[in-house]
Amino acid sequence: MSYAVKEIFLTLQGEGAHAGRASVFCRFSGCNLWTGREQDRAEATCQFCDTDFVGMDGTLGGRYPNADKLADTIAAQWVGPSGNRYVVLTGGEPLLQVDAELIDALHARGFEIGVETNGTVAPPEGVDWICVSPKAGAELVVRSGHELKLVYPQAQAMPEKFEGLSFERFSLQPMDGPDAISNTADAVDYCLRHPQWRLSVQTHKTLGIR
Ligand SMILES: C[S@@+](CC[C@H](N)C(=O)[O-])C[C@H]1O[C@@H](n2cnc3c(N)ncnc32)[C@H](O)[C@@H]1O
Ligand SMILES: Nc1nc2[nH]cc(C(=O)O)c2c(=O)[nH]1
Ligand code: SF4
Ligand SMILES: [Mg+2]
Repeated sequence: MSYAVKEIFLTLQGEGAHAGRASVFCRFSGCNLWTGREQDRAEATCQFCDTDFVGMDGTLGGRYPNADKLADTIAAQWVGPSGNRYVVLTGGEPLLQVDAELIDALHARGFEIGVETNGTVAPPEGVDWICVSPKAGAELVVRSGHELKLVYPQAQAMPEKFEGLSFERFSLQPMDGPDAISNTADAVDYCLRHPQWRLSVQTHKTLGIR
């Protein structure tokens, strides 16, 4: 199958349990919870998205005809020694496109694979770190995994709803936007009172990296 990719770049994972880790990001085009067009945001299931995932016009964006071509381009971004290679598949919603062929092609090139997903689509087998970020108003299909990273606050998706699910790590990420400062203070307070949850700061935004 072919893959519609918005952009591919090397950076540090900014968020969640792997924050600080050198990672190749592959951002897939398109999402099932928002068109990505500003005029549709108010009507979308997911209204707070901070990402441009429309089209294929970013760095190394384009339509990749098969898994080997995409995995070769991802591997070519890695600049360190060949150990500890890590790729983050994100979007948009990556699980609309990620399949077993791509997982195998990335593993064959020595990558550990992380996925950032809204949890509405079942992942293929073999993903090494599944980070599920539930969205209020969207059915949560992926109810177990490695990390549950909840954007906070969401009126119909508060942490209590997810604390019993089977994840190794529970991360609470303040919602960026006009209320980012108060959302951060509220998330800190929540983590102090509910130590199952760890604060996830979007470090790449303060560092000024991608
Ligand atoms: C852009 S999404 C792409 C992956 C997938 N569609 C998802 O929602 O998990 C990557 C991460 O950014 C988070 N995110 C998006 N908008 C955000 C915002 N305004 N503030 C904080 N986190 C945000 C998402 O919840 C998700 O964890
Ligand atoms: N540095 C960096 N870390 C990230 N972690 C998750 C991201 C995403 O947009 O999925 C992201 C991103 O866009 N940049
Ligand atoms: S589900 Fe993820 S990519 Fe889609 S609109 Fe929401 S945050 Fe953005
Ligand atoms: Mg991002």
